[in-house]
Amino acid sequence: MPQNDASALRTYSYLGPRGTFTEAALAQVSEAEGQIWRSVNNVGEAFSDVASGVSHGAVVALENSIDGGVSAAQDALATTAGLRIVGEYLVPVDFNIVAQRGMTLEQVSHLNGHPVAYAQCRRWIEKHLPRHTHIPSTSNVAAAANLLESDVADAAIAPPNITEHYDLEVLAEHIGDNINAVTRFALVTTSRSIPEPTGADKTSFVAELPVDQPGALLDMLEQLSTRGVNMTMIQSRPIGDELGRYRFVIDIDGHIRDERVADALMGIHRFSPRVTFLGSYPRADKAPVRFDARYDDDVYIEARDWLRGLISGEPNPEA
Ligand SMILES: O=C(O)C(=O)Cc1ccccc1
Repeated sequence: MPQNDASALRTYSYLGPRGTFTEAALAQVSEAEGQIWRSVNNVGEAFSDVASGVSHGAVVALENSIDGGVSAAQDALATTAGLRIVGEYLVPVDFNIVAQRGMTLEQVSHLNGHPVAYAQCRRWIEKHLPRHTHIPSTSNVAAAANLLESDVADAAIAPPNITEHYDLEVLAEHIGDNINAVTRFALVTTSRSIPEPTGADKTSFVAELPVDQPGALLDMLEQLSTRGVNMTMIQSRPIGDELGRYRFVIDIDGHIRDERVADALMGIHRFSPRVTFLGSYPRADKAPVRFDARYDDDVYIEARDWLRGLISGEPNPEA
């Protein structure tokens, strides 16, 4: 089919409009190159595009190095059936304060900003705009674009390149709490085919505890530690049915096809009343997963053969 036939193209949803960090993450998705990029207003819209088949995939921010998990995305992942993470991408983030020409910092009382950006610039904002009112916006670019369309806010938190696309002035630069801040994005699809193991993979899942009693979370995490599986993120999110009930969004090093990871997931499944597998996918930083040799695939396979031998009546080789 010809390249310009839109029906032959795949659609990828991302938090827009053009110029967001999410778009920069989508630009790293090799299979999305030359395909249709659909700008949406929130994570719910992105996931419903994927769940309904409007889009083949969606790119969403999952975690940032200052404020931790992006709760809206993690809640939606935990509660929207059939979603799988198939890729991870990192984008360095840097924020400026921008305003219409002529505005000064002293005149700013209402500040537009995406809640996740706002949370990452808290120190600067508390120091320089102590009496501001925060007006939440749907994205970092929408925060700036809205300044030209309405007078609800006087200034916005925006990505540095915003002035290349909008006629706005920079009032302050590099206002993030950490100059090395990075946001982690995920490519989410409904595909059941799990990316091949690379040796530098992550696995994500959501699990609930069976009982509310001392040590219940510890018991669950022991399923990982006894298999030498390293956890890279854990986020507790309210289940929402009653006060005090939480689910845990967990990322671990390794791939579901690694024996130690598979065994740990089975342990969690035996323990938890509800486990949602969110996917195994290559790490964005391509850093090979390191683990103790005791948890190597070969050691598990050898142990299984040993057990099978004993059950089928073979002599104990170690006797
Ligand atoms: O993608 C964007 O630009 C967003 O508005 C979401 C966001 C907010 C803060 C850090 C990274 C992504």
